[in-house]
Amino acid sequence: MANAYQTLGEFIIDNQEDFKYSTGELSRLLSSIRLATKVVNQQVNKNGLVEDILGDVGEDNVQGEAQKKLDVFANDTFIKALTQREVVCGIASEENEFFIPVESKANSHLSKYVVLIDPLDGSSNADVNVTVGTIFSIYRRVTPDGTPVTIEDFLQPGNKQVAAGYVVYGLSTMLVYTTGNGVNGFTLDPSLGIFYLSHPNMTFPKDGNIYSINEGNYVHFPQGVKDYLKYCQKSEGDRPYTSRYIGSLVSDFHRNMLKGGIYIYPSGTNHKYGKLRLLYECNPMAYICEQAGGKATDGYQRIMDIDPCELHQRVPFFCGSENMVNKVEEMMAEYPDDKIDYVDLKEKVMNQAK
Ligand SMILES: O=P(O)(O)OC[C@H]1O[C@](O)(COP(=O)(O)O)[C@@H](O)[C@@H]1O
Ligand SMILES: [Mg+2]
Ligand SMILES: [Mg+2]
Repeated sequence: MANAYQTLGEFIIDNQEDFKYSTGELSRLLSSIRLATKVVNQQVNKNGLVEDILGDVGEDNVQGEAQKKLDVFANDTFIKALTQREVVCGIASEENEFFIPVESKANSHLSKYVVLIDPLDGSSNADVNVTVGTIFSIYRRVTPDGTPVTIEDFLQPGNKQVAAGYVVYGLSTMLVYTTGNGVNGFTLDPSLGIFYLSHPNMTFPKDGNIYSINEGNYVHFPQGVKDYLKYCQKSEGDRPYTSRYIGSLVSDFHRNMLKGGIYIYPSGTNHKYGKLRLLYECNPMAYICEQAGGKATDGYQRIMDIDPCELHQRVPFFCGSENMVNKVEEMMAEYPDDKIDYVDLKEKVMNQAK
């Protein structure tokens, strides 16, 4: 049930029954994410004014990427909000090499959920006042309740997610999420610090005329993607399409969901498996995309059916308006050798771990 000007807090409570495991734990978890989002939003908005929040930390994260001070701030803020409230039994983050088990201080009943998070998405835009975001994915643990979490609780396929969402810190700050009953968007009223339902039942147009890809990597792209770009740029029918690329997955995705479009970060000679991370970027965005009537694949198969084998695993990402994703898949199918064999990859990873 959605009505305008409903607050996010009210919406979470009013829709708790939609969720078959509803004991209030997921609601408390979503409320903790809401709180952390407001803290990060306040910092992002003061970017440039606040001492010591711009620039690099001077270290690389586990991805080998320069860590931004805002990456660290956002990471600490979400981890603190989630662990202090004991609303999760474990957290995995882009900024942490290993998952973080959460112990219950009061030996009280610990939550049955784990969260995987990209605390600041679009970090390369953090210092230049361009929209950045946060992405989160929530699973019910698979190991017995009350026992310490293990890697198995995190390495679950996307089709097992119980909820997923993202935040865009842009002209306005929005939180968009799903629990498997459609997608709803909430806009923050900064004067009151309250999120209001501004975009009920968001849907992806079946078609669009926007493509989002870093064409600077063209030489590295698989042939199927090169063919698709030629198709997009050809003057025929409703083409050429328009190229739009902000460099923050959340904002390119958000625009494409509102207007119709496709986002592509393919594999390539520079990124063997693509750049984006399966567990805390592609799976949550794929869940939202599908819940809004769009499609998300690796160019060949459904993202949410991929069996993960590593916490920071990367996959090629094709996501957006269904007919546009079908079109590029048609072209990728001409080059079956570019398809990634995840079973083989998992075996390789398992053997290396031995
Ligand atoms: O600069 P590139 O190679 O085009 O990559 C941009 C992509 O990488 C990302 O910044 C990766 O996310 P992080 O900033 O969280 O590492 C995406 O948001 C974005 O779409
Ligand atoms: Mg990211
Ligand atoms: Mg990030």
